[in-house]
Amino acid sequence: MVGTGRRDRAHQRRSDRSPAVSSSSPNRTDRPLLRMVALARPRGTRFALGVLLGALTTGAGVGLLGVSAWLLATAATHPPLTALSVAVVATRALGVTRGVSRYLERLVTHDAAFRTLADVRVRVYERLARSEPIRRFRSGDLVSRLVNDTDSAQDLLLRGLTPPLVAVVAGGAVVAVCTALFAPGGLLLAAGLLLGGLALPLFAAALGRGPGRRQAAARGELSSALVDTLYGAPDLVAYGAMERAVRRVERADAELTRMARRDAAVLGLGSGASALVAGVTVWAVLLLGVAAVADGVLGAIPLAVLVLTALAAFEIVSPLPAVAARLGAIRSAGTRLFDVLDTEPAVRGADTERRLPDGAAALRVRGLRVRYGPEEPWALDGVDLDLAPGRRIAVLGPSGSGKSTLASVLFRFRDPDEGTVELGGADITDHPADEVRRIVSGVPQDPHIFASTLRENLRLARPDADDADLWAALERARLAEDVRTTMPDGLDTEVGAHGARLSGGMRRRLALTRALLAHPRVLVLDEPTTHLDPDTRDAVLDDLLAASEGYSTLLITHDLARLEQMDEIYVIVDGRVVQHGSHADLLAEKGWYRGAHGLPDPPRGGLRAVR
Ligand SMILES: Nc1ncnc2c1ncn2[C@@H]1O[C@H](COP(=O)(O)OP(=O)(O)OP(=O)(O)O)[C@@H](O)[C@H]1O
Repeated sequence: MVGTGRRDRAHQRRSDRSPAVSSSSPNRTDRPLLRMVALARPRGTRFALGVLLGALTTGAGVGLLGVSAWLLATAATHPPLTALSVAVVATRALGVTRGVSRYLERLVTHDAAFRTLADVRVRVYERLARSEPIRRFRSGDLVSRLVNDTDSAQDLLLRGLTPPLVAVVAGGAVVAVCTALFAPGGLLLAAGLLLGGLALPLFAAALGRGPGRRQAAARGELSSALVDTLYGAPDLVAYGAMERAVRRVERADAELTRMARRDAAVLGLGSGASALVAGVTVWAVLLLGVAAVADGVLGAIPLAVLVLTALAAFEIVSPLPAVAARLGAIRSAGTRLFDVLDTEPAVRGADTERRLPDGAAALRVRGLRVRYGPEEPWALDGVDLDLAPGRRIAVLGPSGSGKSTLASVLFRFRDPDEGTVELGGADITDHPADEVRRIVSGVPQDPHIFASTLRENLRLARPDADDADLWAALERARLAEDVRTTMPDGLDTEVGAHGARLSGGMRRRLALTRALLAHPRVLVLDEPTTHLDPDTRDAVLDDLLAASEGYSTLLITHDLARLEQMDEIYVIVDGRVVQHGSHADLLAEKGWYRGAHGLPDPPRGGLRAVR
């Protein structure tokens, strides 16, 4: 037994390595938009360049209209051609500049946004891979978070970040030029731009906030309902519940459509109001300018330049109300995204490449305590367990006793909250999860069979395995004969979604073949015979045990079959080891094991005394 001091030190070491991000960091989740923008920080230079190029594009567009206005108005007075040559060249230059800079701006900002998006997707995926608590999300909803909500970051970075900054830079410059031409006109334009570029977007954002907030969740609901209905179709049909499930999908779809309609209405209102503000402002500038021309304060040519420049200036702010109307939806998508990213990983990051010691690996578990949340009861409460190289042990217990939790820890899907798990004397939490899984592998409770060929399903465990390796492993798992007799395409046989074309026993043997191909040193068989009929169960179990000959094997089971073949048995009840010994020892003593075999308590003095 390891002393408390050592356990505490191990726990302390792990706490030191705990990730900084936690689900309970309210100030971070409160500001999803800012946090989404912060995701783009590594590409900050590219985005800044994008803003400059965007400002250059809009500036060139506005300049083009202004210079064209000057050119047309001046040409009407029939000046010598040389007086127009600079303006003609400027028009061409501005036209070319606008096209080239628009192209470069799109290239730079899209490149930066897509790279950022790729980073975010990898981070979300890594968090999913490392987080067992992620199971609190439903699978369809998770897909929606990974795809749609991550895409919202792109929306924000491309449409919500660059255009407002461009509007500030280019809008400011245009107002300065117009004010220099005719101050009252310039100020009027500034007021119009503020109305169209600030007040209207704020109004659109307020209108879009409510529906937007619910949109991402509604998309997640639709996705979950669809996935549930598709995966559960056979059961839904069998229980006559398909119609209800389809109605749930229809309801989710109708809700999303209603929100999309409302979204479109807000967008339409925004762009209509934007066009109205632009029209009224340009008319007002024109009327003010005409009066000024009549008063002799302003020339006719500057008036033409002023009015067309004002008209062009609204192109800068016209996309902003639509972006603002989307902010609510983007914010809620961001909240959902950070919900995933902030989930405390069940496995701490492996900051080393350290390999576990080579050679036979003894498994040593001391004082292992695990729970699924600070308020949850302990799923494992001080488990001690030893598996010497080449031995076979069984962990036996009733449903809910913590057996699968133990398997999760051994596969490094979860880390211990307290206590240590050592492989060959090395604490597994000091090593990357992949490295641990190189040593510990096996048959999980519900092995996933991919909708692919038998060969591809097997090579998942060892991509470089050739057909001879695959057949050898199939022989060892006693699946080769079945493949030869029932699968005419042999290793090229398509096994169907979730291995639908295989029997339950074949699926377990396939999972075992996969595990054997990985050449683990510790083989964990987690309830390998659940859902099998008794005959198949016994046959599969015999084959599994025969195939595991020579491996350090840990059989996790609630079943009493074949336990006499195990070297030792640990009985776990409510997360604690209540009995430990060989089959014969445990049958001889009073306790859970005898009861499970339907035997009465042994006579006073114990069976051993009698034997
Ligand atoms: N993801 C989870 N979140 C919260 N509690 C969990 C989770 N998984 C398991 N538990 C709880 O932990 C305890 C141990 O569960 P575990 O699945 O390890 O038991 P088990 O012995 O493998 O049961 P079974 O044989 O039914 O699979 C149970 O009380 C269970 O409710």
